[in-house]
Amino acid sequence: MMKNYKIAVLAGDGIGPEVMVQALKVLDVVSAKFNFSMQSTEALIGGAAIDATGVALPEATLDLCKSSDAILFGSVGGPKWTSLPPAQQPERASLLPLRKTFDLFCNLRPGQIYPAFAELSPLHPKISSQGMDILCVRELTGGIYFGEKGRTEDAAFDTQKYSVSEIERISRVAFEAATKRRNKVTSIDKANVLATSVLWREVVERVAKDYPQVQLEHMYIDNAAMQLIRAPQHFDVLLCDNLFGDILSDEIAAIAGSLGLLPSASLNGSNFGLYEPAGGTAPDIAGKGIANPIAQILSAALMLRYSFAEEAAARAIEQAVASTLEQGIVTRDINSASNYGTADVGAAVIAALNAIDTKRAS
Ligand SMILES: NC(=O)C1=CN([C@@H]2O[C@H](COP(=O)(O)OP(=O)(O)OC[C@H]3O[C@@H](n4cnc5c(N)ncnc54)[C@H](O)[C@@H]3O)[C@@H](O)[C@H]2O)C=CC1
Ligand SMILES: CC(C)CC(=O)C(=O)O
Ligand SMILES: [Mg+2]
Repeated sequence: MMKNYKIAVLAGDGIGPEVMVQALKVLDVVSAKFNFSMQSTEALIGGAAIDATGVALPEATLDLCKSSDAILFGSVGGPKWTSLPPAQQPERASLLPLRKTFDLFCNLRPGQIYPAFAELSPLHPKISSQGMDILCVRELTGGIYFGEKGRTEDAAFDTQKYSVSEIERISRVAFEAATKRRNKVTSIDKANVLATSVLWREVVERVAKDYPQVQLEHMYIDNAAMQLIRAPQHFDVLLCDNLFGDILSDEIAAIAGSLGLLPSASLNGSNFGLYEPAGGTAPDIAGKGIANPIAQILSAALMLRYSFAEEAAARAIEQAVASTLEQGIVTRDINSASNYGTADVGAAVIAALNAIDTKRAS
């Protein structure tokens, strides 16, 4: 019997709906090609949900997510909602609760330099010879984003707290991933000043003992931000807390060429997951039809890989994306002289997908 996967589609705000359209078209094509079906249901989230219902994460949306096999997420937030009280703003009131509700503690952000356009990396020509292939493993449900916050008239605070079990489980993901890659983990912290980082280091060291084949190094966040630009090829798996992973993953995306290229998978150890571009709603380009849909399309590929074990279909999408980039069909974030828009890139990915020989791809 043909497999059928139920996905909750939460496009959100800004460029979210624009890039989501392209990802859904790609999923349509790939599912027909690889003989599975997708039942995708759209629901309101973020600012769009606030406008329509008054809340950023309506019950109906949460119910849909709970009855789905995976969530394909766009992005949320934007200038229209920044005057709301902070706790009601789209990012804090929809995305963070979703991550917490489903215990999506593990965020994977794979950053690669596509050989065909290494010259578009700001690090070219150095990067073209050395390349970059980094898996950022970011803790996603703890740390300063979820700690107690407070505000008085003339002061404010956020707290960062990490438990041993929170650090341990994300560390295991990083070490396991390293064993399937180049056997190296760089753990990012600020253990010279932060108590949480001291604990982070201790726990990571302990977990490392179970993976003797993996080389572990610790690096302070400030140095890591610098080393990433200086020598991205130095890194294999980057193990980060929530805040540091958020920051460094944007940097990895920029080194690869654009934030519009970087997908992510948010996982909880089961087959369920939430898949979203690493970037946000890009209000500066929203509504213009020029957003890069690749991060959303590659997030859909990660969904096929991690939630549905449709590895051949995931790889076919990745191959189609690489071929599109090789043909120079890119949006303006990658090549400022480009006349290609969101829909052109989506169509090129689909054309490349259609050209793939399914028998050889699977
Ligand atoms: N997961 C989510 O829903 C996220 C939401 N946000 C929200 O998005 C809004 C804007 O935040 P910013 O700090 O401006 O970050 P952003 O990631 O939306 O944009 C940063 C820069 O990258 C560019 N960019 C991002 N994605 C792109 C794409 N697919 N194609 C072409 N260019 C792209 C933008 O045009 C902008 O110049 C805020 O409300 C923020 O809170 C930010 C990050 C993640
Ligand atoms: C709401 C933010 C934490 C989203 C973000 O910037 C991210 O996950 O990269
Ligand atoms: Mg971010």
